[in-house]
Amino acid sequence: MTPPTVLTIAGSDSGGGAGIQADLRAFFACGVHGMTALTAVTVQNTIGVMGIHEIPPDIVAAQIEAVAVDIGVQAAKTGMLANADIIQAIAGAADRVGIGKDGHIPFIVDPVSASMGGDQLLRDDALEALRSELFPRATVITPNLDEVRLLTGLDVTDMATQREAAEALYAYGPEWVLVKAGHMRNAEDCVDLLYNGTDFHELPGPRFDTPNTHGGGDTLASAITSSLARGSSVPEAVAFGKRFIVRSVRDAYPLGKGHGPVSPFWRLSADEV
Ligand SMILES: Nc1ncnc2c1ncn2[C@@H]1O[C@H](COP(=O)(O)OP(=O)(O)O)[C@@H](O)[C@H]1O
Ligand SMILES: Cc1ncc(COP(=O)(O)OP(=O)(O)O)c(N)n1
Repeated sequence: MTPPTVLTIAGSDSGGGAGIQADLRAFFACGVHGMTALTAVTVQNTIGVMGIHEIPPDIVAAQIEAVAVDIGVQAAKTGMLANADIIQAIAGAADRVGIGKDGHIPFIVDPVSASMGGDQLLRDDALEALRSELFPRATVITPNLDEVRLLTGLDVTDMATQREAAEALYAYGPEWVLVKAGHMRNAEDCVDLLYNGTDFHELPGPRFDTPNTHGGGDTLASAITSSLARGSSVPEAVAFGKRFIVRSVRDAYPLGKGHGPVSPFWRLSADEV
């Protein structure tokens, strides 16, 4: 039987830990068929990002439309988007094929801005394009705390400021906001926060003491996307994504001389997908 079909619009990580490589790995582990619209090729390993080649915006849009018209997309996500022109092209293509909260296809926007080592993956002028072009189209946005600071100027240090950040980001128009807590390094646990303008859902999880969390945000967003493609509600899909990432961080492995990747290769039982 044909599995659900999902699309990632993201960059390539030559080290295989994050980006499109992490997305495809998570999609496979979640039992869905993964498709890709490549936005950038990064020269990257576990230590850092040494170069970026940005894909022409019309080619990014054409990849999205090519798979949508032939194969069909049941949910889509974004990762590294590189620049404002690419974001503009994605917004246009999304509208043409029905991706986004006003179309029929769930759309997860992960506002990736930098690698773990702090290398920039999004040009400064693209932040405004993210806020104005993609957030209003998003079913869920999934910022980490550095991205929250860049997008809102807010410093999240506890649950009260995490709630404040969720409210500030909700004002940009997504249906749901998931504020991830991985970067709250002094906190004992990793409690992510989901918000839809009325209800706050706390998603508690353990904090593992490991440097190997490369690709964690990509893997979480991909698991959420996979679950939405199966028809789950957003709270159900995010709860699934949280269970998925906890086990993937638990099983993360060392690689190279820097940060190793999270590993989604533990076995899902049939009632977990
Ligand atoms: N050390 C850790 N132990 C357990 N879960 C973690 C850890 N670090 C991050 N996570 C979880 O991984 C997901 C990605 O988190 P985060 O690091 O905040 O985002 P990003 O990978 O985009 O920088 C979140 O669900 C977060 O709670
Ligand atoms: C090409 C590319 N895309 C995304 C990232 C960052 O991914 P993320 O999952 O947010 O991972 P970490 O911040 O945990 O590395 C990347 N490095 N490269």
